[in-house]
Amino acid sequence: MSDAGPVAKADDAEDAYNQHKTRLVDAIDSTKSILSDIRIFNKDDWVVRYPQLREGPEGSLRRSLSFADDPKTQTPVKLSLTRSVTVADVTDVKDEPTESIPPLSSDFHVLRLDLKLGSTSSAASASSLVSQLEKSSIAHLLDERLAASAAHIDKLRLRVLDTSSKVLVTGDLNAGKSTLVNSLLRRQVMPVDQQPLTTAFCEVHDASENAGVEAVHIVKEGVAYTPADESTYVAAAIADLEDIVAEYETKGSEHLLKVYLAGKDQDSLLSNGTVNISLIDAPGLNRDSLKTTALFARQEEIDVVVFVVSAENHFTLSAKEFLWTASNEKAYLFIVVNKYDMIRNKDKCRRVVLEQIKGLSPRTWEDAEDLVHFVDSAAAESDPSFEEMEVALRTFVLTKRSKSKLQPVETFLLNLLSDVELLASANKLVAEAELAQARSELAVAKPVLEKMRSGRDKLEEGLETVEEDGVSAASAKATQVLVDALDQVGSGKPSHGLRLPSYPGLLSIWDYARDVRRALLSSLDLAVKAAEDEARGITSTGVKQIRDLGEEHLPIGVERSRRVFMPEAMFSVVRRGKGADGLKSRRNSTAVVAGGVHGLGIGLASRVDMQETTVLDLFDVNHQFWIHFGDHGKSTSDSDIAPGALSIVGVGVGALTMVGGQAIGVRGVIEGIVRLSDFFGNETARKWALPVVGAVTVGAVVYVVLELPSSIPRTVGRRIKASVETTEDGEARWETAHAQRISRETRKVLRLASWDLRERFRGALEERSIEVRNAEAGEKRALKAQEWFGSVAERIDSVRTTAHLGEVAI
Ligand SMILES: Nc1nc2c(ncn2[C@@H]2O[C@H](COP(=O)(O)OP(=O)(O)OP(=O)(O)O)[C@@H](O)[C@H]2O)c(=O)[nH]1
Repeated sequence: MSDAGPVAKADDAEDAYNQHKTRLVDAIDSTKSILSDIRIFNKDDWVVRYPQLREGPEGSLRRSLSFADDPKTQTPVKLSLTRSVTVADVTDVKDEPTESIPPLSSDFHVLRLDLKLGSTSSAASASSLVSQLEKSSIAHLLDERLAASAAHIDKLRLRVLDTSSKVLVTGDLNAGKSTLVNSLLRRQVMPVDQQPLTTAFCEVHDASENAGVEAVHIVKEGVAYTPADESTYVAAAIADLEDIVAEYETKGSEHLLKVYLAGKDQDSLLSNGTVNISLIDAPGLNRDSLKTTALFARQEEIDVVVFVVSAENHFTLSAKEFLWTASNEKAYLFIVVNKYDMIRNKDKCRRVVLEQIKGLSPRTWEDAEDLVHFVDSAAAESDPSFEEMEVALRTFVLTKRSKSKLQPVETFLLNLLSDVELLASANKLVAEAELAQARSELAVAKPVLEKMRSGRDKLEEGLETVEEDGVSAASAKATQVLVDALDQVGSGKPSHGLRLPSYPGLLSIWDYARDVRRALLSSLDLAVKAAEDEARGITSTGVKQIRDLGEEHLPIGVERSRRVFMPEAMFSVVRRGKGADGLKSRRNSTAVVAGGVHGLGIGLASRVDMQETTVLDLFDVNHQFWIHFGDHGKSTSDSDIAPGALSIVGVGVGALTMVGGQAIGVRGVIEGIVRLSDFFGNETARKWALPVVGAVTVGAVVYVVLELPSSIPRTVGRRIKASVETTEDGEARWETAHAQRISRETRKVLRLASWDLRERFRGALEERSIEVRNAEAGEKRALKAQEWFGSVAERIDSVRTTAHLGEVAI
């Protein structure tokens, strides 16, 4: 083996170690940032679900995926080797080699949640408890686990960056351990040539760990040692080390001495920044020290045990026992066969020693070239084997550290990353499902909402039209019906199928006039009823039109109005009953009275003021008066009567005509009177005319009396018409007032129906808007989560590739 060989090997090992370390630190940092991002995402954007995997068909990577908060819903998934899950395709069956299937029991390594809360007497009760956990509480547990993992990662980072390494040097009594340590340190520190009873462990550190001060600290028993705390040790000078060690030789009990040396790393391969090796010079092995040293060697922080054996003595019984135990526990033995210079038959010695090692520690023997060295520690500077040994020791320490320190970190990271990948890919599946759900909801809800929005104005317009049309139709119809009826009554004929009473003769003329009045008034009341009925019909049509508008504009699934329009309830006076159920009693106590609202619930026929029969009902003085001084333009028929039609005899005819209510021209009457006065002004005429006038008067009276049965209805009718047309207190005309009332009532009903529809429409619109808004928010959230978890998978992948995790084995 050449000089350059082991040195180059050590350099390679150091490079590899450093690279491995750097990659791990980078991977640790990236992993930590992924963890902290997941925690933030879990808190702010998405309740991270905790997946659980169950076995799929045998020999397949297929698994069934469920979530801790919903264990019943199972989705078949495919598990990749890095344990990311994807939805399983029905077609891919048994597509993977069986041996590459990740162990199912470890669906999570690091992030596994102990969800068996409460009483866990049986597996069934435990799983039922799990299913009761809320999504958010599981997410909370997961967050705690992520936080714990992040904290653990911090510790690992420190461990990876930690350069300090401990090498325990032990061996037989007087084998030259102290000489070896001194040679490695390039300084005579450890006392050599002591009585072979040294019982102190001397741990050599760099003075920088003791604020740059060279010193010996005698660590007090049973206390946790810290160089900064003087109460945990007794300090002494390096020069006194020999005396101190000698003192413990006599006392015969084990002690730990910390030795701080300045400039330790200047020339030494042992301390160069990558690893700073602290050598521990242990007491020589004998029956007493064997146990203590074996115990010491087992400590976690001991990276390598260097076993020193004297070439002259080979292995003692204690040495064999130690080596046997140590090699069974950890394969980290480095054997230095010392005092090789004293041996004459070197080959034989080498053969014998190696043979012994083979029996004691086969693994060390297999790697003997690197792990077993024959040296002369007393003349280290001139012995090339010593340098080789030194380099080999350093390489071994690095390899050991890589295995003992870096590899576990790498394994942890790999496990953690695969856990996170499982978590991310499962949550991505959830996000995809939610996205699809939100989109299918939107596909239904959005068009409905848009249709409602665009139809809103049309609906409004439709409702207004129905209301206005209905009201004006009702008003026009009412006016028409009432005016017709009034005209008929005005001409003395009752309308709406009513008949005049039969004439009882002159003696009961008064009663006759009263009955006629009643009949005519009642017929007007019936006309009002008829107008109301017309309005009911018109309103019913309007209500139906509104319902049709509702059918057209309200989306499916929205409850239609449950109001039932009762036409008979229109124009009714509402009196509240006494019952507790207001609605019911109201309906029961509704009384329908024609013209109710207008006449305080009393029709014309029942109004006392209207019923009064006066002498004027018999002889219509008012009417005559009205004829003379009334509205000249009132009747177009006035002018139709030619004055010529009234002859001389027309005097009486004129009077009769007045009573008879036939169309009489105003001019004709005036002309008749003028002629009559002319006539009486003539002397000759006066002589013969008076008897004639007397006869005519008698005739006229007889005529009037005979005409009474037909003239009374006309008179009464005219009077009624006149009285309802003009009212004393300046109220609106009868037919106008009724038409107004009827249209008001129509409007009330139609308005209520449209209000109801509008409210329903508004409510439905709002509901759909919220639905769409929620679905859109869900879509956005799911889309973000889907992308985000996808990016996590990419990040994990890049951490793995960049750090060559799982690929490098030193
Ligand atoms: N010739 C020769 N002598 C050595 C060698 N190594 C050590 N010695 C001598 O062996 C004697 C014992 O050396 P130490 O270093 O004290 O041995 P030790 O193992 O520390 O002794 P204990 O701690 O008391 O068990 C000393 O006189 C050394 O000079 C070597 O490689 N060659």
